[in-house]
Parts: sequence; structure tokens; C-alpha cells
Amino acid sequence: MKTHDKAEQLASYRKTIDNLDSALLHILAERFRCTEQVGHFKAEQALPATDSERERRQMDRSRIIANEVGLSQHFVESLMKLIVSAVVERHKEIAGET
Ligand SMILES: O=C(O)C(=O)C[C@]1(C(=O)O)C=C[C@@H](O)C=C1
Repeated sequence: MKTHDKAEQLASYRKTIDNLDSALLHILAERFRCTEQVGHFKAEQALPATDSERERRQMDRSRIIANEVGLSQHFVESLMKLIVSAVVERHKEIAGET
């Protein structure tokens, strides 16, 4: 492959990566918009920010999906924990505001 073609190939891969990153972040923002509503609902109903049983079931489900799509279970679990811990922090903030 010529140097120019190699550069074009890499640029093409990176365009795809940028599109996928954008899609991922849009979906993540949509999830946070939903959990924001859950946070307000929980605060209004005086429910705790954390639901450990729900998180356990989510982790089980995430591990199954990770296997189905060929992602590392460890990676998916870490990612889900990162996201859910940010949600719990936000729910605590909302509860403190009300
Ligand atoms: O399902 C809930 O009760 C939520 O508050 C949402 C969520 C999540 O981000 O998925 C966040 C915190 C809970 O501990 C469990 C799950």
C-alpha cells in the first residue's frame, strides 16, 4: 500500500471512530436525561439514591450482553459501575436540593 493510501485508510477508520464516539455520547446523554428524571422521582418519593438489588441485576444482564456482543465482561462491568456511580452521585445531589 502506498503512503498516501495508508494515510487515507487511517483517516477513514478515524472518521468511523468519530461517528461511533458521537453516537455513544448521544446515547449516554439520553441515559443521563432519563436517570435525571428518576433522581427527581426518588427525591419526591423519599426513595434511596441507590438500589443494590437493581444494580446486581443490571450487572448480571450486562455480563450476558457483553458475552453476546464479544466485549470483555470486566470492561463492561467497569463501564457500568462508572456510569451508575455518577448517577448515584447526581441522585444524592438532587435529594439534597429538595
Ligand atoms: O433504577 C434505579 O433505581 C436508578 O436509580 C437508576 C440506576 C442506573 O443508573 O441504572 C442508578 C442507581 C441505582 O442504584 C440503580 C440503577
